[in-house]
Amino acid sequence: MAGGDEGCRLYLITPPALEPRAFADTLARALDAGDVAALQLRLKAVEEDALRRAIDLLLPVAQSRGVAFLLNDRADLAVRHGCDGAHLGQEDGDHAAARKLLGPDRTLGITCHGSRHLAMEAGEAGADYVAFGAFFPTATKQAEHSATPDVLEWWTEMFELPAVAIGGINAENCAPLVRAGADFLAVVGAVWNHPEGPEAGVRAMNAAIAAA
Ligand SMILES: Cc1ncc(COP(=O)(O)OP(=O)(O)O)c(N)n1
Ligand SMILES: Cc1ncsc1CCOP(=O)(O)O
Ligand SMILES: [Mg+2]
Repeated sequence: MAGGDEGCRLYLITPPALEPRAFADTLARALDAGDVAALQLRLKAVEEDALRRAIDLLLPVAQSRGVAFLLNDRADLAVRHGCDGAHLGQEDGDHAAARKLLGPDRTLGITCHGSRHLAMEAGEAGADYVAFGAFFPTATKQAEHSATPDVLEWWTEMFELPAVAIGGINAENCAPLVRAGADFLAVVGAVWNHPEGPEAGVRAMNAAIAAA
């Protein structure tokens, strides 16, 4: 997941609940609708067996399309199942240990809320990107932390490491985040809950990023 020169790109996160076999087709159509840099599998409410089944069914859908497949919360399973990386929050274990486990070729993303300090720590722990948010109210997660575009401006002026923006982002509100330097916009609802369907959601996000 290189950032910077390529301009801002879409980072799609799965819906919070899904039936993997049925969802595989929906996902394929969404990924075929436009430019998606990465997909994060984020299933917080399933047992490990179900999570592993979901990885095995959905990873090929993303990887066969050149979309990086990242796993939320679990660097260990990311390695075991051949994912392209893992996204870890501040409560998801030791980031430096996860870096070691993932090795040099897999992506490690770390949640930094709105904090410059956490972002610098994430960089020191070996993150490949830092994620700031929530920028807007979100129905997907009880977000206890928020961020404002100035942290993106500051980060991208100071550091090369890509910055992800997350939280309530949609085609109507994303322009200030793109202009502030976000390398990726991570979204759930803007795509999966788009009134005209996920494909329209991907197209709307792509168009809004290009127009920002
Ligand atoms: C790209 C991206 N950014 C932030 C998060 C949030 O991670 P975390 O704080 O660990 O919260 P959960 O997603 O685990 O509920 C994310 N998943 N992805
Ligand atoms: C996982 C996560 N972390 C901070 S906000 C959020 C939810 C993002 O979902 P949406 O794009 O629907 O607001
Ligand atoms: Mg987490």
